[in-house]
Amino acid sequence: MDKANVNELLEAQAHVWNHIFSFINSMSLKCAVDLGIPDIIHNHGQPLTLTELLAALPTLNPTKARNIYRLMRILVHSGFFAQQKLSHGDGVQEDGYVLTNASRLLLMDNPLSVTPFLKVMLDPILTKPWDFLGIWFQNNDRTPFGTAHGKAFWDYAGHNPKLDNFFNEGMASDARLVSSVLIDKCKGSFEGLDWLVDVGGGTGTLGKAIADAFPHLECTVFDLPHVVAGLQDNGNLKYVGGDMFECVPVADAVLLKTGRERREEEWAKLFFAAGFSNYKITPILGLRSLIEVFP
Ligand SMILES: C[S@@+](CC[C@H](N)C(=O)[O-])C[C@H]1O[C@@H](n2cnc3c(N)ncnc32)[C@H](O)[C@@H]1O
Repeated sequence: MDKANVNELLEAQAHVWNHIFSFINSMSLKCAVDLGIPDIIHNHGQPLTLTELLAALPTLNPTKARNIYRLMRILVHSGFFAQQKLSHGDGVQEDGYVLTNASRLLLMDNPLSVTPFLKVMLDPILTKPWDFLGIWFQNNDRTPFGTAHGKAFWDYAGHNPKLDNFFNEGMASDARLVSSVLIDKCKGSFEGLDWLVDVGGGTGTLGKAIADAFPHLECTVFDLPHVVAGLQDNGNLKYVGGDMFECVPVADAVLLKTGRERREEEWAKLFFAAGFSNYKITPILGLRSLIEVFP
């Protein structure tokens, strides 16, 4: 084999290996969150050396201590931590870990923390279906989740209050971050509307933020009955329970946060069933859409 071919072969092998082991990135991140490392670095207030980090992990088995260095090396490489030189009085310099913008989003007391979202998305209940993807492509199940767990996710969550709360809190943490940007950057999209329904709006984090920011707007949060059970209407914010595949409440516009993965024909069917004959989809902020519906 000539030199060029050898290089190509090794590059191809490295590419395959990067993909085989890419789960290490997400699992290392989950591990750092489980061990509370972002908060430990934050609370230290200055670059934290490896020795200080080990001392701040009281439940760490001492025989595993040197693996913390390896964990941190992965997370520095993937941009969750950085290293800064720390000068001691005697002129000796040492490396210390500091947070990056990404790991600041994982802090417990950050109001925009994405940690609840990370924890639910990387929970084995939600990662197991990926193991079944190949089987799912060959069977009649609607989702890989159904193949892995024997029932649809919403059914599973509806019978498992712990998972339900865990999931709703994960989505709410994402909604807190999104609403902080949405209200500011997409004001124009809500002007001229009198009635908005957030379909699959969860426990109403985004709906409440919109209702507060636009007091003239009637905002309905529509979700499965067990999700909205016990949530109190307040002023221009109202909760309605139901199945969106049967009917959605009438409004001027439908907000879909995290709903654009559904095919447009499916939404059309849904809206026609609810009595609307036309609609216009406006993508807002990445995955999110505002759908104006017309009678
Ligand atoms: C991915 S979560 C999105 C939650 C929220 N919109 C957000 O993005 O933060 C999907 C939501 O749809 C709701 N949902 C699922 N099936 C539904 C159905 N048939 N009718 C109404 N809501 C449903 C779930 O309970 C869940 O709250």
